Amino acid sequence: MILKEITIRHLKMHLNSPFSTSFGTITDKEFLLLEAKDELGRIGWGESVAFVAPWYNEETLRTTWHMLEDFLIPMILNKEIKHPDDVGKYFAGIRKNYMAKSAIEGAVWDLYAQSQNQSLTEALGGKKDKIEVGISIGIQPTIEEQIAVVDQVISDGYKRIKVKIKPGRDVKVIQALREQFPHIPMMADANSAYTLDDIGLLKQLDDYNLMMIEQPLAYDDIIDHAILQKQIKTPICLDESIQSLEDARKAIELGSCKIINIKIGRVGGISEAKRIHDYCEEKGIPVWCGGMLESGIGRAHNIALTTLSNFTLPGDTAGSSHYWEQDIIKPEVIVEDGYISVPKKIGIGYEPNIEAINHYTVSCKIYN
Ligand SMILES: O=C(O)CCC(=O)c1ccccc1C(=O)O
Ligand SMILES: [Mg+2]
Repeated sequence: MILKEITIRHLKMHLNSPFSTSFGTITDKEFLLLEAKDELGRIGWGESVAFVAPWYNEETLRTTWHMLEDFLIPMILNKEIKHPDDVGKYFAGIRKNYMAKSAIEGAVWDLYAQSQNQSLTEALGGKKDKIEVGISIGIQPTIEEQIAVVDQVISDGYKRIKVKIKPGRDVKVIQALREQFPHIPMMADANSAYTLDDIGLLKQLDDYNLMMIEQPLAYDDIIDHAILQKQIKTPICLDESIQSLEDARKAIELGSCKIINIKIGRVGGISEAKRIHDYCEEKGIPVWCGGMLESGIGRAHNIALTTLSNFTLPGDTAGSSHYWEQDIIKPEVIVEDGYISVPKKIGIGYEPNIEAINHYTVSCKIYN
């Protein structure tokens, strides 16, 4: 396969409800959508999960556009790609910038699946017909509102609830939710809001039967997490700290976590995500697929990845209608009774809704 043309679109989609974490609130999701055309005129789709500001990691919408335009696209156009794993080899001279790299690699995986007459799930070797998903709930203004939102998503069928926590909105919130919902599988995500000085507080969370606590300490740490894991019973799951297979290996060897959240964009693409998955499977570390408030395109990639065998814990891939009034794929992603039926159509499994894509497009540039 040879990429002949890449189109970058900047989309802006309004979220149904604002999403608040320990690092701030998002009301509109702005991101880059990539369309890659091969020598046969086939189109593959990729999504960059970088946000407008660098609070989750160091990348932003504008840095990813810069990396794509000035480095990555010129390195990949008109090159022979036998397998999506080749994309990483072409990009090997560029340090990090994983979300930018991943946007192209995702489109190449879509094209590769199409060229094999397979769904992305089949191309990846995934075996599941349906995947179990959970939902990530942002910090609400009051505990009463937090309870009301959890109540709503449970009635929508979600069976695993993740709540964001931050200093001042942690033990009390978790305690209140546990009292209201004694049996719901529940976890907390701190997005790096704590330090080892908070060990006393983090130990208190052991009383609430959480499935795990996600990324309690610094976004680039694996040392302090290993110290923390020895002192708390709740399993630690790493998100921000794991950007590569090497990071995963080191974190597992140190005992920094018992679970890993895999996000395709954070680790530079589906190929690296799969390598981390395979390694974790070998080491007995369960994984689940994280979310970055993706549009339908990125969501479709996440669904395909989740069909791999070691994705044994429900991910954050909620249904389209939880996020958007209208998603950019047809059909939209539907969650029924906590499950998504894995699509069987070739490529990413869903049809891009060009009308909706155009509606949300703020700007657009073609590279060939
Ligand atoms: O619904 C989703 O896509 C997951 C939302 C989520 O938790 C999240 C959203 C944006 C940035 C970071 C995270 C996270 O998992 O830490
Ligand atoms: Mg997280």
